Amino acid sequence: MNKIITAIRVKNFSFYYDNQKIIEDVSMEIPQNKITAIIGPSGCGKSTFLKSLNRMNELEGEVKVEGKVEFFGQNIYGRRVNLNRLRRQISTIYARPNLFPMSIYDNVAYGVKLIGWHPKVELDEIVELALKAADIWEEVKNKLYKSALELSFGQQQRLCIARALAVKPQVILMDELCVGLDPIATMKIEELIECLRSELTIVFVSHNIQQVSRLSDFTALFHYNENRIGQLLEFAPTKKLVPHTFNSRSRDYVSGRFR
Ligand SMILES: Nc1ncnc2c1ncn2[C@@H]1O[C@H](COP(=O)(O)OP(=O)(O)OP(=O)(O)O)[C@@H](O)[C@H]1O
Repeated sequence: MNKIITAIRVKNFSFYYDNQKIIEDVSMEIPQNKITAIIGPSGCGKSTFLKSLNRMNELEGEVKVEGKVEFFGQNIYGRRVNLNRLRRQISTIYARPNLFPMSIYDNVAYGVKLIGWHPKVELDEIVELALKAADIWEEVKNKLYKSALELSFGQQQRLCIARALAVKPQVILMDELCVGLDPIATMKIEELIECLRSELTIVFVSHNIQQVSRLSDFTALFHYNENRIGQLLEFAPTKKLVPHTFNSRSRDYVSGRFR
């Protein structure tokens, strides 16, 4: 069996928005090149936790943290951290596609151009490889210079994945990826995640326990306490995510919500 390497180590991590504690004392080790799901009831801090893994929530207001989040040993909340670099290494894909109002090609090339200049032929190759990796090349190869906003919702979501892949992240964070997608578009995204699993560390938030069972290797179950502060209840291999292996609070959540 391959040795499991920790990509992100979270140690006694608490998170505050405007001095209000949202998440308390979370510790977990997110394994490299595995898929980790984050589940839990609405409002328990899943999205906040996900965003704190690449400091995206600092774009949303005054934040404070306690404890540590280490990415391959480096504290991402350290003073010297280059945020642009961090967010390239740990990239976010949101529930709703957030493409730029520009062509399909330019959307994928955008982040690559920010890193540095590439000859056109090299850029073309990077864009093509990213679109192929995101399994959307065949659908868009003849309209690369058309607006990305003309694509279907599911195609836009795969284009967002291509845009993220183009800058070669090590980790992809996904927040409720398949919300609003029909079953076929959902299946395509899930197949895509399956294909990416050997090369990338993926962390995703989901309310869909079947999807979590199908896709993830590990599951982090959050809940909120009586003060409505989010806490980690369990972190376990997903195959243990059946009601009888959870403690009673997890069991209530899993069976009550999803049966
Ligand atoms: N930018 C923000 N500023 C202040 N409070 C916020 C902000 N974003 C989220 N919160 C609060 O943090 C708490 C957790 O929200 P979060 O969105 O992380 O929960 P969640 O578990 O992802 O919920 P859901 O499953 O409904 O998406 C909520 O009480 C929410 O109001």
